[in-house]
Amino acid sequence: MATGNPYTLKWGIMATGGIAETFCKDLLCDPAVRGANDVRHEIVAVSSSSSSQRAAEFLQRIDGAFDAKTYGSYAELVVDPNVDIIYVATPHSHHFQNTMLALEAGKHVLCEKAFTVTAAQTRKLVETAKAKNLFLMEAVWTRYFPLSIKVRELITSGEIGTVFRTIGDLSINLHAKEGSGLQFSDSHRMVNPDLAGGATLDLGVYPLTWVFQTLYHLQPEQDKEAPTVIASSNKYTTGADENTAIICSFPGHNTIGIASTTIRADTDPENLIPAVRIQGSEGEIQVFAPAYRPLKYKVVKRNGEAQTFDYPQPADPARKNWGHGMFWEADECARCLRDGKLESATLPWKESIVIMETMEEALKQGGITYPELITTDVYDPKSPLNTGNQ
Ligand SMILES: NC(=O)C1=CN([C@@H]2O[C@H](COP(=O)(O)OP(=O)(O)OC[C@H]3O[C@@H](n4cnc5c(N)ncnc54)[C@H](OP(=O)(O)O)[C@@H]3O)[C@@H](O)[C@H]2O)C=CC1
Ligand SMILES: O=C1OC[C@@H](O)[C@H](O)[C@H]1O
Repeated sequence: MATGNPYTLKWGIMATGGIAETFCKDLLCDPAVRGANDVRHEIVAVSSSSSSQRAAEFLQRIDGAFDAKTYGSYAELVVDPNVDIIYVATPHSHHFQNTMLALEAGKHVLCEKAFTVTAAQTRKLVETAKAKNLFLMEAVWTRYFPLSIKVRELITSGEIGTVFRTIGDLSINLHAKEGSGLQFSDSHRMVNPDLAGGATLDLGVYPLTWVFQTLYHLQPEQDKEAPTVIASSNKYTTGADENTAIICSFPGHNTIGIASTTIRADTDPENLIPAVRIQGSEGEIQVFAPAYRPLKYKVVKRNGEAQTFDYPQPADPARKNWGHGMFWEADECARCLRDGKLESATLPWKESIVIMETMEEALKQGGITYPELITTDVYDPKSPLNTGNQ
């Protein structure tokens, strides 16, 4: 435990949608409730691409500080001198241009998943952060859960012997109550190609996170091996993928990862089936749904002995018992910045690039394409994705 004053990270929030609200409520929880005494967070500014009024309403909704700034454009947010780090919470389509906007203004960035639409875009973000000496992290919050950390430790310590395979699924039944469609309109970010919608970029990144954090992340640095990828998708009427399966093979390590996702059925309708299975010569670790917010795992040994472990979500009584689990990734950002690190060792830039390459390859094999405006890796501060016109 650290002594002295906690390091304070001052956040600027870009976009006022669903996940921005969840993340900000987590930022405002007392870190001591989750046992973090070395870092703390302040939300000093919020921006909406539509209006400053929307940003002000958001600030009220999250019960944020009355003196936080509210802006009606992303461009104003990124030049606020009081902001240390920008949280980018726009749709996938916007991540590249919005993150570049922030980096070019000299701000550190935590950007929501999926990091970008193409691997070239991720590479460009990383090059820019490196050149400008700025911190950059993809907001794959799952990796920072105590349960994820524990599972990685169990694998490393040989709890289930030699690991050969990881199978992960994140599927949510969004099938319409009537008809053959889905529960939302074609313009919704989940299925709208203009917003880089689709199961892979929205949900598939989580089973892939389990494949990567168990089969790739733990590979020794000198033997790091990107996977070969075989994938298949079914398309929704909009052209976005609704059902995708990805096989990642690491031949040099004799392991295979299988990641699947669909928005037509649930991973676990009965709350019985593990969402993730990490399988080794001496047993397996089962992680229960949802794959993005892991709170329970089971170790099943080869001889059939089994033990379940619960990791209940810390909740802050002073904030209406709020606690979602996104604060752990925020704490990681604070610690990296405090310690002068530009990237997180738990999700290094190189790994984000390989994951994006994997998703890009899967989408290619599935025949999924996205428009030029959102796939270009040429930064344009005046892109409609930065000005709120798209
Ligand atoms: N980590 C997690 O658990 C989750 C992560 N996500 C990720 O967060 C991101 C945002 O998702 P979510 O919050 O659910 O999405 P929402 O649609 O709820 O919010 C997106 C926000 O982005 C801004 N925006 C800017 N341009 C557009 C546009 N053309 N269309 C729609 N919104 C636009 C808007 O804010 P404004 O008007 O203020 O500019 C909008 O409110 C995605 O990358 C998603 O994958 C989503 C859910 C869970
Ligand atoms: O990141 C996410 O996790 C939860 C899902 O419901 C959501 O669609 C997705 O964006």
